[in-house]
Amino acid sequence: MFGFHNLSRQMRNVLLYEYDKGTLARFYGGIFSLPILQLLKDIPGFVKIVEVGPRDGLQNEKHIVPTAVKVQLIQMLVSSGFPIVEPTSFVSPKWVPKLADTKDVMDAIRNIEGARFPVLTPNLKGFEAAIASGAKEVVIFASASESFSKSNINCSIEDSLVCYGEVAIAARKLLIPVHTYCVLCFPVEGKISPSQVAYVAKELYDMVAQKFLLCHSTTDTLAVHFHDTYGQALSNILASLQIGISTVDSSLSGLGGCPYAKGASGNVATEDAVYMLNGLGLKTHVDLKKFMLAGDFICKHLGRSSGSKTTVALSKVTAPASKL
Ligand SMILES: CC(C)(COP(=O)([O-])OP(=O)([O-])OC[C@H]1O[C@@H](n2cnc3c(N)ncnc32)[C@H](O)[C@@H]1OP(=O)([O-])[O-])[C@@H](O)C(=O)NCCC(=O)NCCSC(=O)C[C@@](C)(O)CC(=O)[O-]
Repeated sequence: MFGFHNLSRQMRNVLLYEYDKGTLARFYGGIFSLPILQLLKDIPGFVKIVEVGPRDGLQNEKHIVPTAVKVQLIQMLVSSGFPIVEPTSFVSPKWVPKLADTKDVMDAIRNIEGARFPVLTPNLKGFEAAIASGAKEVVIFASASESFSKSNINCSIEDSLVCYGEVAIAARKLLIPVHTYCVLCFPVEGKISPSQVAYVAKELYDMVAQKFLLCHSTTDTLAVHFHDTYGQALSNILASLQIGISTVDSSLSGLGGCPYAKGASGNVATEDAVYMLNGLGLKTHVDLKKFMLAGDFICKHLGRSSGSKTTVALSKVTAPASKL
């Protein structure tokens, strides 16, 4: 916990990832008895939600979703008010076949306005393909876990940092903003030391912030991305808000997981995150009622039920939209 807390102060533009070990929630468990005003006093008034469902969600669902459905989903998400949607990844189609239609998705969303569409690029090849497809910002994704790095991108942490360094340099030449994910832990490897996380996060920070000052304004926020494997994701989000983090990743209907982290469940359901944030009186600009139609739409296509408790609960009540 202290490692995470310190990181949030030092590394403002590194996205930290945790496979739901519940550390933050446990730490803050003792704080819930404090008066509610004290709990909320540092929480920012506006929370930016990054909807990762079309990428992180669909990469790990059972069925391959047709491109047209993905594009309609992305359009529905943008119309619901999300400022940032991760549409896809420029990774090997052999490794992630569910996203093999990357180029077609990018072509089809080119004219959708109102949101930013960062795409994942694991190497220079992916970066170049992303730029050729019209991507305006990219995401690199390193890991603090050696075994996750090998399973996910088939190389060691050190090699991945070299590879991402090349992407960062290429991006700087084109003034393309680079966001970074730093995966904190991996179920099969267990706890990763805070110093190891700090090392990888600092390397990434140096790569995209200090050597990349022109685009600094778009990467100056620490964000969190929680899976809900142990049911701790909302607690972790609340605890993150409490230390001033105001950007949260989530996936509609709790879709997805990571193809290379066996046992990791889907991301926290966006509907549940929005419901909690609304309840706290925080603004997100997301129209929950409209957005729930997107969840319904994609779940029908996937032939699965929603992983959002909010969706399940609200489907049983008939509260007016203004009360959601
Ligand atoms: C990184 C590689 C490509 C290395 O894969 P590799 O097999 O080591 O690469 P290689 O250089 O030996 O190339 C093998 C083949 O892939 C091709 N290739 C090489 N690079 C690319 C590329 N960019 N795009 C398309 N094709 C590519 C390359 O051209 C070649 O094609 P072939 O000659 O066999 O026909 C592979 O391991 C890979 O694609 N991994 C997928 C990683 C991934 O997408 N994981 C899921 C996302 S991470 C995640 O979900 C976690 C996160 C971020 O959400 C945080 C969280 O949830 O906690």
